[in-house]
Amino acid sequence: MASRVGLLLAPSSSLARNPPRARLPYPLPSHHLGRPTYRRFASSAPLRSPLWWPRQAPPLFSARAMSGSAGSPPYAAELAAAKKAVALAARLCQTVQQEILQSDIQSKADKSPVTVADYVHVGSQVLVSLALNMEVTSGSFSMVAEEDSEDLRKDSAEEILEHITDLVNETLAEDGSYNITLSKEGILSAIDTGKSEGGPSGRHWVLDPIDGTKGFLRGGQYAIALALLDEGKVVLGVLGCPNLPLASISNLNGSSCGDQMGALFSATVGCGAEVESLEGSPPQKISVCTIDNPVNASFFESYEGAHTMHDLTGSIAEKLGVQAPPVRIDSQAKYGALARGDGAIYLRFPHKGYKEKIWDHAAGAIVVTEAGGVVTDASGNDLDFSKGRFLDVDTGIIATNKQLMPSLLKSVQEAIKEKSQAPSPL
Ligand SMILES: Nc1ncnc2c1ncn2[C@@H]1O[C@H](COP(=O)(O)O)[C@@H](O)[C@H]1OP(=O)(O)O
Ligand SMILES: [Mg+2]
Repeated sequence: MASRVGLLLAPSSSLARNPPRARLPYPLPSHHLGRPTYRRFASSAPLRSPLWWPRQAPPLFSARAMSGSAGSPPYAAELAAAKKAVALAARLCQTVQQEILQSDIQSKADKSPVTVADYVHVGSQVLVSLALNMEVTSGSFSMVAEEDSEDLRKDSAEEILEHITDLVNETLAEDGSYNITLSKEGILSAIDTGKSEGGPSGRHWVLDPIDGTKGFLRGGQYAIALALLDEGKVVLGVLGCPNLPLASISNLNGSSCGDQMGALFSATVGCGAEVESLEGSPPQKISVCTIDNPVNASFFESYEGAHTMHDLTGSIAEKLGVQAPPVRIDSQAKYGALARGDGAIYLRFPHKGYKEKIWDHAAGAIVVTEAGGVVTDASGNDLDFSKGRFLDVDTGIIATNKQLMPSLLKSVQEAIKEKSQAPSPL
């Protein structure tokens, strides 16, 4: 967050220039001194560190299941909670993206759309944290997430914090699942539930509140990516992709034969992967494609050349014999699309010095592996999510089906070697 918040606080913020939203009719809580910060209309919620969360049955997108109850699959309650949380956050993201696209933010001389992205990052993280705490009521709560509240706590951020608070409360009111209004202090506390460092023991939620910020601002693909780590292993993942068609991307250039927009991918370890609509249509099992000849394969990669080395991925594809041009889309939506067989390969090779974060791959990786695919680094090692907030990967990340992986790895090694031996430009 720190890197973006300087811009967030810039007076040139387009949203800051807009008149503030009308306040919600809810009574906001009086100031709480380090104590519960959520106002609830129902009663008798227990104190749950570090926040006080009301409990009540949510009416939308929630198939509550008790974790570990007889006959229910593992992590059923957590999966239901994660879907609910991601769908709620997606609602907020969609609202803000529409506002961005309808405004002239992108054409402003100061080019400050990043400012707007902060509203949505924070809002999304708050809603996920809130929903998880509402739905999963057992055990302690730990979350590894991108945002923290440090800059929002500054006096100069007062107006922005107010806007985020309104945005979150409006989303909660529209969704109707929880009779709750968050105060500004509640927003700040909820953001800071994402400060965990993760690691090899215990359970930790792993969240990217908006993955693919550039795509989000462009009106392209983005994802709300949420996973659960248990003793260092990813045991479930949910990817909300509001701009990805629910049906397969048929012609591999981003358009689809179906017309329903929005896909929610999910997977639990040992139980396979599924896709459904963001509103909660019946889940459909998905699997990676069965292509075994690279000539028939296509590959996904980042839209942004700053996020992956397009020259290297082009060379890998050529060595492998892939004929189709790259399919460039933003965010972990690539993992979702790969998992349901829209394409055969995903290549990600960030430029030198970039350190991958666990929230950028945890949910996507389990969706692909549970759909029958393989996700490794450039040397064929499994991704290790147990080492804290960062992934320790060799050179890049690749994903495909089991049939193509051996030849893909060979091409990757050859292309990397060739690139390292090439004379560097003067
Ligand atoms: N210089 C960079 N190299 C590689 N990835 C980056 C870089 N800067 C940001 N990212 C991250 O890449 C991811 C998006 O990848 P893609 O372009 O494939 O969609 C996002 O998680 C984004 O971070 P963030 O989530 O903070 O925007
Ligand atoms: Mg990200």
